[in-house]
Amino acid sequence: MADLNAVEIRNVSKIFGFGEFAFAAVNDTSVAIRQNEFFTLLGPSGCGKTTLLRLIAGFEFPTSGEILLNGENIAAMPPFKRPVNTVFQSYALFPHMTVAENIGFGLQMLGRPKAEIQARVAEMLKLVRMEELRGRRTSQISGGQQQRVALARALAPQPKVLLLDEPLSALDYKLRKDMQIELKRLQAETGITFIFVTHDQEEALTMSDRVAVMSAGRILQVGSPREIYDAPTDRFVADFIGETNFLKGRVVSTENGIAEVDTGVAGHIAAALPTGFSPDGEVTVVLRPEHAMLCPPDAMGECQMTGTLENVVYFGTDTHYHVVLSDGVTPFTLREQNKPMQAARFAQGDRVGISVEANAARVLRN
Ligand SMILES: Nc1ncnc2c1ncn2[C@@H]1O[C@H](COP(=O)(O)OP(=O)(O)OP(=O)(O)O)[C@@H](O)[C@H]1O
Repeated sequence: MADLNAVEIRNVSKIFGFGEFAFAAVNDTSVAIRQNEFFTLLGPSGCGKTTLLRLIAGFEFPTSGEILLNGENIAAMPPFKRPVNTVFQSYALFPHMTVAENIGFGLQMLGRPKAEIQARVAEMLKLVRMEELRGRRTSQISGGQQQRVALARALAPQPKVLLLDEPLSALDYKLRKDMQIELKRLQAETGITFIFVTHDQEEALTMSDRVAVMSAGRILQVGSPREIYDAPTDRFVADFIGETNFLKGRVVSTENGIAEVDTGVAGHIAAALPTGFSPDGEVTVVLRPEHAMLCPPDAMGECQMTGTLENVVYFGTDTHYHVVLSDGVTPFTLREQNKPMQAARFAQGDRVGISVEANAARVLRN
């Protein structure tokens, strides 16, 4: 059993509407989510994240394709029979019930013995650190506390998979950061597979074991946060996550998965190719702003590219330099970490040279 994926989505589509109004909210998507994984579906509003979650939960049925849970096809299994539970954005708690009653509600519906419910509720109260508020009505606790109760209620029946649909979006920034750590802890302590939906890239990168980036009903890339950030394969993924520079160019040669790309204005750049991709014409190269540096003024001749500094933005931890390269049109952004009491080295209007870290540039598939 241990080797089976927790959830397997096989060529699943979900079409809403008919005829000319037919719309694929999920479009021929496949992905395997491992046991005990913190897996995140990340994408902009309307890309199909919630629909995919609802398909796993059984609130929607796929138009085509299969969904397997622990290797078992669950097409015919109604939502309440699936070993899956959902935490909604709205929490959906019962305001007239106490914290403890809310947590025990699911177990009661399943007809579990009273002693078992009591023991389990006590365990859950401890897990989410809400023991002191067990007798309070949920209408009389804070947003963050309600979030904890919603989590405890969903975890109480010991689901194999917990689905979380933007569960932190109603919380303010500080509480959200605290709950992110709390969720990671809960996942590690329970060993339950978490499938977490968010449109917040920072949240996805900091919390997940793996992230699936979705756009227009499709999963474009699945990987660890580092893979998704450092090695995006698609323009959408590169653009959606973090800041990126795009440079158009032509492949001159390819060797061992590295292409030499002539970008014209930024010279020849060695850029890694996505696995199994060997282009020979026009390509786009991506380079993260923190993987480029401003050259010392006396070393300008040795730089990868040159340009004019258009704008300098101080962010406290780092400074962003917005440059227009020497063709007068191509924008390029660099980010440098600030040092204590460092004086500004460059000013708007300066001619600057830019060097690039080795192994940082990548060719995109599209
Ligand atoms: N029941 C439905 N009938 C028709 N269209 C739907 C239905 N449910 C969702 N859609 C459409 O499917 C697309 C995907 O919706 P979904 O809620 O899955 O997106 P999402 O990525 O979760 O977005 P958000 O972050 O805004 O919740 C949207 O264009 C939405 O309007």
